[in-house]
Amino acid sequence: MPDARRRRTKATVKPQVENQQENSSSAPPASHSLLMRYVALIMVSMIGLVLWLLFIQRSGGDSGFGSFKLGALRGAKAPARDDMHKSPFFVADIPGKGMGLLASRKIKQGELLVREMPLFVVPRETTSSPSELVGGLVAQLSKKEQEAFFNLSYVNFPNHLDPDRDRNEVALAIFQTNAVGAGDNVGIFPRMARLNHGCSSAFNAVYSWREKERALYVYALRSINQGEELLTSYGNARQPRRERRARLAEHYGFECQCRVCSMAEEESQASDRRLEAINGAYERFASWGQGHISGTDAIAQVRKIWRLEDEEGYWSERGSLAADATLVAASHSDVLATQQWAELAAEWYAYELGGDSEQVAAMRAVAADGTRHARWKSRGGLVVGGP
Ligand SMILES: C[S@@+](CC[C@H](N)C(=O)[O-])C[C@H]1O[C@@H](n2cnc3c(N)ncnc32)[C@H](O)[C@@H]1O
Repeated sequence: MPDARRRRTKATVKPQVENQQENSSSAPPASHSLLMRYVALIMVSMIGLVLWLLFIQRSGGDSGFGSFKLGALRGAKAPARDDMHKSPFFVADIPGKGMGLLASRKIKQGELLVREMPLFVVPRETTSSPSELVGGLVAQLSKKEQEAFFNLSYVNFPNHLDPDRDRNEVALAIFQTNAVGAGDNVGIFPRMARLNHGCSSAFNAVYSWREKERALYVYALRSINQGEELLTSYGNARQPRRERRARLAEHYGFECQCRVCSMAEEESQASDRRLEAINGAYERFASWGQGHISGTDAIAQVRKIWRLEDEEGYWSERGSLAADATLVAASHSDVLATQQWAELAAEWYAYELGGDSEQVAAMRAVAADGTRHARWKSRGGLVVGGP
């Protein structure tokens, strides 16, 4: 069986500290001249400084280790100092989850975390044998790419098969555990595939596919502290606890213990009630499309969703929610509301999809001139109200 969850070497600073003590104890004898003592003192200070810099480098630039979660650091390879400026995260062994990504420094809300091309993509629906299809595509990859692919974790491998012999089945299991949507296809992105899952308010990173670039982007949905794990959502993050846990266990083979799933019963029930109320408000909002509710009621639903999400700490999909409110306001030719909702949509799209995304550009154009919305005046005039 291949080592799907390759362990990293342990990062330890102990030998550095011991060396430092050894060196600092080699003081010059008292009989030396003042000049010799002075020179020796400078040398000892320099050695101490070099050792201290090495210590800082090993500890990921944080001389105190204070802001790293020690549990998460166990077995993790902290990044070299220069990497801190390049990558906002590093791969680490996360107890109970296999590998995962930890923030190597403070990350700002809306910061780009990953831009990645797929190793390969597969159509969402296919008539050929899935294992042969995936196995065939993997066989076309370079050696290095195959190594990256077979290094990914997998679950739900059929017991009666032998992973050393049934390589196509291993490839399929890896694919099913790690693939994400890429437009009309589903693709493998080995870097983002290390993102573990968090529910509702627990996830802090979102991914999106840009068809024109054929690339996947991952952005920080909220600010993330150094040492915190980067988490994304696998599927519908607004399901109540019991349902989402059952889905995650079945498809991804783990019992979710994220911050939201680990809440005490009472707190968890309050979260479930909020999530159900959010889903209910979304449903009612959508019924505006069939003319079942008025524009003002539709906007009231958006405000309700926003407030409940604030209470829940759930911030995802706010760009598209505000964009939908923009559409309602524009349809009823409420120009002020159209522009205000469009501004809000641009702000939240920028966090989730990037400031240079098509969605942000479209919303900025509407924020500048509400009458440019494609649905302008498509329904009766009405003051629906802004955010
Ligand atoms: C896409 S992979 C994520 C990276 C994976 N941890 C690794 O080692 O490469 C999905 C798998 O990660 C693990 N995983 C993801 N989120 C988890 C969580 N919240 N708790 C426990 N395991 C989790 C599960 O084994 C799941 O099948």
